[in-house]
Amino acid sequence: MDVSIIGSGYVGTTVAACLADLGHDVLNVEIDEDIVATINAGEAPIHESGLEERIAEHAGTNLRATTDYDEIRETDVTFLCLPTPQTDDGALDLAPMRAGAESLGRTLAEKDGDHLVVVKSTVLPGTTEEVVGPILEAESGRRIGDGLEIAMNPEFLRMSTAVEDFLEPDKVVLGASSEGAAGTLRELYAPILEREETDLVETDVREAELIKYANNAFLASKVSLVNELGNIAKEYGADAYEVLAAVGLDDRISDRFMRSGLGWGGSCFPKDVNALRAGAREQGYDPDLLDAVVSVNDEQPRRLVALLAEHVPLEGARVAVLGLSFKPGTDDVRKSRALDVIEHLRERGAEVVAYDPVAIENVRPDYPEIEYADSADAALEGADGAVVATDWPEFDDLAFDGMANRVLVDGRRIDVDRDALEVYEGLTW
Ligand SMILES: NC(=O)c1ccc[n+]([C@@H]2O[C@H](COP(=O)([O-])OP(=O)(O)OC[C@H]3O[C@@H](n4cnc5c(N)ncnc54)[C@H](O)[C@@H]3O)[C@@H](O)[C@H]2O)c1
Ligand SMILES: O=c1ccn([C@@H]2O[C@H](COP(=O)(O)OP(=O)(O)O[C@H]3O[C@H](CO)[C@@H](O)[C@H](O)[C@H]3O)[C@@H](O)[C@H]2O)c(=O)[nH]1
Repeated sequence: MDVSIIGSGYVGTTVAACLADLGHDVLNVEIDEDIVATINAGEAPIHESGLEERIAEHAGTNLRATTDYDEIRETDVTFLCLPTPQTDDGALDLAPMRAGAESLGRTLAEKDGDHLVVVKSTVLPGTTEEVVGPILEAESGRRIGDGLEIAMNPEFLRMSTAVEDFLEPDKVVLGASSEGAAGTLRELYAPILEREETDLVETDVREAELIKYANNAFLASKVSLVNELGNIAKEYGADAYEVLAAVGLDDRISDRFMRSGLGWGGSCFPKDVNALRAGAREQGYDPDLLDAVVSVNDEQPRRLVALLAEHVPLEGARVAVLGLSFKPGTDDVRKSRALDVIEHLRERGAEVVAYDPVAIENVRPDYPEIEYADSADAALEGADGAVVATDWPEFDDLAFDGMANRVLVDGRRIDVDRDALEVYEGLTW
């Protein structure tokens, strides 16, 4: 099938490379010329395991990038993989989606054949049919249902395992406006749907939109719940990891997303939970539970710093922050809990020396005044205390000999040699 993909960030690039791998002819349409040049040179614009080799294999044959929307007319299906950021007050910002839909609509005005437009971005219920659809109709002069079809197909990939998640998903959710649109998507995804492990969910468009938010809200809530239980466990002097490991044996609960500690960050959970809260309020419903999910998450970095302060007077202290990315395996620092830890440490007068194996350059521009070390050992050298903010595997081998005080507060339950420390405190154990 001839497929075009608008937006070539984490999702658009991964989807493009994977669809090319499934044998489709794929065109990436992207406004950033550097990204276009990178893909056409056979390289990956983002770091994801398995992506570089797929782009290298398909670029120049069945994968190509362009800044020119007109080339979309040569394709049958277009995926919108545009950003859906949050506004300053946490609501969903649809400006990039509107702009992309307008450009696409103008392009489709000059296409005669059938075309299917698929929203893959995370959008609130109603956006596909009440915002994107009308823009497409207005700009193209065409009618949905008359050769122009629209569908919503949310994406569940995680950063750092994006390729594997796309090609081997638990589920594919298709919300289509017509049986024809659903059929085209089933055909496009055929090799993935043939896997026994992939469940196919076919729904109306607004259910598909909400499934994505419900999925992320559920996972974020699960982590906040394990964090609250962990905080309670700590008060009782109990080990939350032992407790939650036992709880996770109940298959109604499952043992996944049970790691308590510093909380959730990243480019998705914070903005999606906030968009759902803002959307719910707009609909007249107060999402009290989701409000609490966010406030538990906001408190964890403060709790970590308070715990350190019980052992190290923070005013003027040199504190090593180990890990900056929002989770291991990525250099993404968007809404990373590590940044909140840095803020709280600095508010309390500490001098921060930070280390991360890959994410330092993404933090430095916003935090030019803190010190950066080029290894964990260097960060710990002379430190009065240290905190673990990201569970990078290399931190399991930390050595503490160089520290002025061997005090470590661990926000992620890494596997360190606790006997080598004077003080080891876990955030929830
Ligand atoms: N990152 C994830 O792990 C993930 C997973 C699932 C779903 N999502 C959702 O997918 C969507 C895209 O997320 P992302 O992380 O890929 O975003 P991103 O910011 O990494 O990429 C978006 C890309 O779109 C390009 N772009 C912006 N306006 C454009 C336009 N008018 N025409 C062409 N290109 C344009 C940008 O230059 C950028 O490269 C969001 O709704 C997000 O919530 C993200
Ligand atoms: O037991 C756990 C599991 C996760 N986290 C934290 O939760 C955050 C999110 O982790 P993860 O879900 O692995 O990262 P993302 O790449 O942001 O993926 C989420 O967000 C994507 C964008 O919407 C979705 O597609 C994915 O399904 C969804 O898992 C990170 O800060 C983790 O440190 C914990 O604290 N404890």
